[in-house]
Amino acid sequence: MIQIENIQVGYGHCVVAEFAGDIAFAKARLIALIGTNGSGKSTFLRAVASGEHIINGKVSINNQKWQNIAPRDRSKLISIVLTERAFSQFLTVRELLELSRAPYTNYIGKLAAMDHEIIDEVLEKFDLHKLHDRKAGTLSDGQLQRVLIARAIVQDTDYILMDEPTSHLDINHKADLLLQLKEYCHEHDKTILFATHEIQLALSLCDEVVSIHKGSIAHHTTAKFHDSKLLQQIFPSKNLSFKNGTIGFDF
Ligand SMILES: Nc1ncnc2c1ncn2[C@@H]1O[C@H](COP(=O)(O)OP(=O)(O)OP(=O)(O)O)[C@@H](O)[C@H]1O
Repeated sequence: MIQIENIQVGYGHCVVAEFAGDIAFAKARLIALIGTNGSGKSTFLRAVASGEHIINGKVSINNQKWQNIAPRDRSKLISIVLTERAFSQFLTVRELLELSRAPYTNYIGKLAAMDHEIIDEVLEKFDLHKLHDRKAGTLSDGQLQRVLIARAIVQDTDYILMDEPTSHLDINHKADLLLQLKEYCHEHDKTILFATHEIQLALSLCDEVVSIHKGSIAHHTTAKFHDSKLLQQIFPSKNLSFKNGTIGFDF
């Protein structure tokens, strides 16, 4: 379980988002993180994943305070998928996935047969096997996004945080991927918290929702969004209409 207590996240002394009280993310949940541009979703994800940008408060993972977990153990517990291309563009897709097995390799970093099996299985599952020997720098944004998600799955952490994992995907891949992630969470007892602007898809698929609105972080059941007022509050616009958790364009 991830437990967050009285958290304030932000930059310097400037608080971007906060929650007074406890938030707990249990195992086997797909959780959407929603909010308008600049509301603090990426800041919150980084705070939970790496302790960056925490001004006040405490994050614990499986009952251990984040700071007390050794880096190697932490990399078996929690991972984050960001949008930036912060790795060598000359690495192949397979090499990128191999690197994410590092927490499980021996002192010379040699992969075991099981590591290769896991990589092959994930390449197949995420329909990436045809791209396995392509250099990262030659991939389209959407292909790379799917590779980075596959990389986090290969790392096999209890918790995965993702910053807009479907932003570059076409509508088929968006729906397929989110459904795959939900199945992955439920079948393997993992929890994924992901920031998204795909509100409709998120509300159709996710088990829970975290919202950030006017600096306040809130944790909801998905069912709570059948009350249209909540969506209207978070995304106020005269051009949108909300009904039973669905969003229409009212031009
Ligand atoms: N390095 C930084 N230093 C100071 N302020 C920052 C920094 N990075 C982000 N911010 C500010 O923090 C606030 C929250 O930004 P954040 O990127 O977390 O929002 P977001 O909800 O992820 O936005 P989006 O949906 O547009 O991706 C914004 O006002 C942003 O300008």
